[in-house]
Parts: sequence; C-alpha cells; structure tokens
Amino acid sequence: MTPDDLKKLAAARALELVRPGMRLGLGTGSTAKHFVDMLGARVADGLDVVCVSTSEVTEAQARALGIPMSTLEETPELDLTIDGADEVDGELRLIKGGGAALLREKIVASASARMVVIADDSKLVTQLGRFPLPIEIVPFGLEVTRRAVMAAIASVGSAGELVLRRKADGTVLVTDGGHYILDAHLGAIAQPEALAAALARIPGVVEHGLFLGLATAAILASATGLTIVGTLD
Ligand SMILES: O=C(CO)[C@H](O)[C@H](O)COP(=O)(O)O
Repeated sequence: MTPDDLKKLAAARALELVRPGMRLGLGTGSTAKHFVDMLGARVADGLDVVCVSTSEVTEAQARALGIPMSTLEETPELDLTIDGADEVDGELRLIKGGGAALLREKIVASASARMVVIADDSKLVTQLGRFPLPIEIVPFGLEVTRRAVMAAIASVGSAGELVLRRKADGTVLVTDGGHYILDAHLGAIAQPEALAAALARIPGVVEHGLFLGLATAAILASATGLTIVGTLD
C-alpha cells in the first residue's frame, strides 16, 4: 500500500462522518484533497452540504467539483472540519502549516464543533517538533519578529534554526493572507502550551502551527488498518 493509498483510507473513513445538511470545513494538503474529491462525488450524487475552505487551493478544487461553498461570514458555525496534519500526538496536539494554510486552517477549526484529522500513521508522534513548526508572520519588521521568535523559543527551553520559507523558484513564499512563514527547526518541543503562549505574545506573529485543544479525533491509516485517537462522534 502506498502512502497515498493510506491517505485515501483515512479520507474515506472521515467521509462516513458526513451527514446531510452539515456545515463542513475543508482542510488543505494532499490528504484533505482526497477527502474533497470523495465529498465531491457524494455531492454529485445528491448529498446536501455547505462548506467553507481553508485555502484558495481547496476553494478552487471544491468549486470545480460543484461542492456548495460558503464563507465564515455567511456560515460562522461549522459542524465538522476534516483536515490533514504534519504531526499528531497522543493528546491530539498538532503541528500544521506544512502547506502554508495554518492561519485559515486554525480559524476554520476554531469555528467547528468537531475537527477530525486525517493522515497516514507516520504523522503520529510521541513528542511534537520533528516537523519544523511553521510560524506565520507579517513581512513588516521581519528581523525584529525573527529575533523575538528566537527569544520565545529559548524562553521555553527549546532551540533551533528559523528558516524563512521560500517557493521552489527561490522567491519568498507569501501565504493566502499576504504573510511570510518562518519554519522553526526545533527537533522536539518539550512544552507546546508554553511555546504557543510565548509566540502569541509577539506582535509580528500572526499565528503558529501548534493546534492545541482543537482536534477532537484523528483517523490514522496504516497498512494494517485504521487507528482512531479521540472520539469520532
Ligand atoms: O497543515 C497543512 C496545510 O497547511 C496540511 O494539512 C498538512 O501539511 C498535511 O498535509 P498532507 O496531507 O499533504 O501531508
């Protein structure tokens, strides 16, 4: 079974959670893309749902499939968000933002009664931080913010390098919200809550990829089957 097959397995299980009339948040990334494809097929068969996307890429995919799309202005309360993750720990704490959509992903997740993560089981970790932590920042005052982020990381006993995210062509990546991303290569995050609080105090930081207390369940696929962390219903 390929990693892509595992992503499809997790997405298919998540699709079983969708009920007619639901207001859904649609995540971003390769696993969420499978879910949106599967949802599109159900909508084509007559399923009635309304969705809010977490990125321009997902918005375009969903619209192309004929999925009814809304905005958080029109639909500020969602029943269920299905999204991928870069890391998940046993307490359903996440690192997200590998696809640069963390800001909208966090806003959509926070508007949802339930957030279910879909991933292959390589994303399950005992300690967060092997995946570089994305930190979304405003371009203005980049160096000031970079120094403040370094200090925040040191203040919670972590250390590592900050790398300004670039696209394949070498230009600086700009998020859907017009911001930059610093990827913090920490190796391990001993105190996720303390780091999240320290980052949130920095004026130039818009958001960070630590999702704490947002996910209600994770569906993790492996060659031997599905592992569910948390509660699906
Ligand atoms: O957080 C994300 C985008 O910002 C993605 O959900 C995360 O990067 C996982 O992506 P994939 O399913 O492609 O592994």
